[in-house]
Amino acid sequence: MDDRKNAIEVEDVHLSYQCLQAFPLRKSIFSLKKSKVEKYEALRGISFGVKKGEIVGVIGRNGSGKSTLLKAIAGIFAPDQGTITLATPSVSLLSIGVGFQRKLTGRENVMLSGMLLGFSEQQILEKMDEIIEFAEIGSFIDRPVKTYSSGMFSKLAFSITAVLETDIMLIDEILSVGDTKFKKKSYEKMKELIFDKNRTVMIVSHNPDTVRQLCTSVLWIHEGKVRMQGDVETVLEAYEGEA
Ligand SMILES: Nc1ncnc2c1ncn2[C@@H]1O[C@H](COP(=O)(O)OP(=O)(O)OP(=O)(O)O)[C@@H](O)[C@H]1O
Repeated sequence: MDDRKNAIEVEDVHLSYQCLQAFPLRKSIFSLKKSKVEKYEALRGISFGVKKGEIVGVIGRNGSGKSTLLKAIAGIFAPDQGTITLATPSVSLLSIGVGFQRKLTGRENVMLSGMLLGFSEQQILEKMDEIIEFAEIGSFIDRPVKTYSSGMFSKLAFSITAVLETDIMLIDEILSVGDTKFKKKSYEKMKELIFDKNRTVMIVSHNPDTVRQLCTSVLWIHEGKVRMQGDVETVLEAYEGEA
């Protein structure tokens, strides 16, 4: 990664979801018209930069656009307008429910997720045992993930991201997953990954204590726009003052 450039550069990003308009059932049955599609603009012109090595806390009310922003940076959603430039293609998003194929086994999903993160088959195979061991899901690794409990699901998702380390990590609110023992282990591993100076991190969190403990700066998203970006205390105080 080039140290002079921002690791993440977001410029005037707009992103809309297509939603089916609510239509009364009786009208839908008798109307020959197709359901109307409405657009909802979740990101409304977002611009900011993140330096390499920064740990940015992303805060904002429910529905303000935080998860959508992380998905756009991870390349899961393409912006309708604007640009997102990353200094490295090595980026991962840690978020519940993203990326698993329910019919495939845990092992197959590790391979698939690893490839989507840009790793080669060989690199993933080398790390496979470590991922399985960290996930603590035993023989379930060779069963379809649709048979997993939600705890097992998130333990495997966490382990893939934790073991296959990327230069940019985007974390959507899950700093600790699974049972108490795994929570502790995953939180420690997460801290180790986050505090690596060569890694750039964005963490969505509703917990001000988490933001204070882990982050070097804060980005406040409000109604799909940047409301404020700056040092942790200044932005948190302004945000808490408005709540
Ligand atoms: N798949 C979708 N289809 C339609 N609208 C969506 C979809 N996902 C999110 N939205 C809408 O986009 C807006 C932003 O959602 P997003 O999940 O990014 O917010 P958030 O800040 O992460 O919220 P929270 O803090 O509750 O997780 C919300 O109004 C939400 O209803």
